[in-house]
Amino acid sequence: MEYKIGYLGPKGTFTQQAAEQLMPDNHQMIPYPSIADVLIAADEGEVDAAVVPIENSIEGSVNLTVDFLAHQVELYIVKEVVVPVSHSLLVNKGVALHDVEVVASHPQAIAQCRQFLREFVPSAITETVHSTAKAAEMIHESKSTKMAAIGTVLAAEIYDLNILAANIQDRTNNNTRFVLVTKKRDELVEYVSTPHEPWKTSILVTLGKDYPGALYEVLRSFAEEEIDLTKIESRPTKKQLGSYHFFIDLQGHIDDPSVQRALAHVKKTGSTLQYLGSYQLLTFVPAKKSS
Ligand SMILES: O=C(O)C(=O)C[C@]1(C(=O)O)C=C[C@@H](O)C=C1
Repeated sequence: MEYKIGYLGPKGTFTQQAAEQLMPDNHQMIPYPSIADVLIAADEGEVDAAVVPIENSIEGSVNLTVDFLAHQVELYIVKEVVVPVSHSLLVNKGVALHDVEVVASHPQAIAQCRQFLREFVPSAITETVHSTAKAAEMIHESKSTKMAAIGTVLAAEIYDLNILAANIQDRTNNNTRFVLVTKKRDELVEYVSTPHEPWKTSILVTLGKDYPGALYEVLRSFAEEEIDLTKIESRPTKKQLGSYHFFIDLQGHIDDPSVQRALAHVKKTGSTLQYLGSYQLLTFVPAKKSS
């Protein structure tokens, strides 16, 4: 089967690397200019599935992705991969560090390199664009001698840029989680899942009404079934100030009896549930260095 897979492009993003590992066979890989565009394309059936970043170890959730999954689209996570993210400072040939007046990149990438920027290009201003590779492409096309991009080594090759500094993120151990999301949940889960890997489930819980211990009651539902939560995060419902939903990742599959019992208990507390998918983690294999 050949699927159409959308990803946050252009060519040379970390998302492209994630997409190639999540869907390794000969699928049609289609770059989209922004996270919103690729998620809408998957929601409207223009592509079979989309690959987007969802969480970073330095900067936390990619809010745009999380909020889109909650409010804007009806898509399910069917697989995840954690990609080690190493950023480089990219410039056109002949440009030196002291020439750099503007540093462009994805906001998450800029945020992951704050210390480097403060130390080495303190007077440069930052410009945010939709992806790291977009910044690289922009610098290449403008032939700018004053701009640098934060991006991948792959983008340096694609857009013919020099690497002024490598590994510039604030922590060496920098990882981003990417997810494969689709409307064709059952078909794609079957396509990407493997027999013995453990499952995770993502849900969105909205408390029925606010009372002392409301969240505690929800959490107790999982504790009593001995279900391990791997993430819990609150995001505004966007309806009014002080109103939140909780994004919960838990270990187990939605069909596991203990998960079913816990979710039934959550509903009894008056909370509403939105199912975001049960999926497995794909182990990322770093690319071999080309000689
Ligand atoms: O711009 C890219 O290369 C992306 O894939 C996006 C993205 C992100 O949104 O987090 C991915 C990994 C890094 O954390 C920085 C940027």
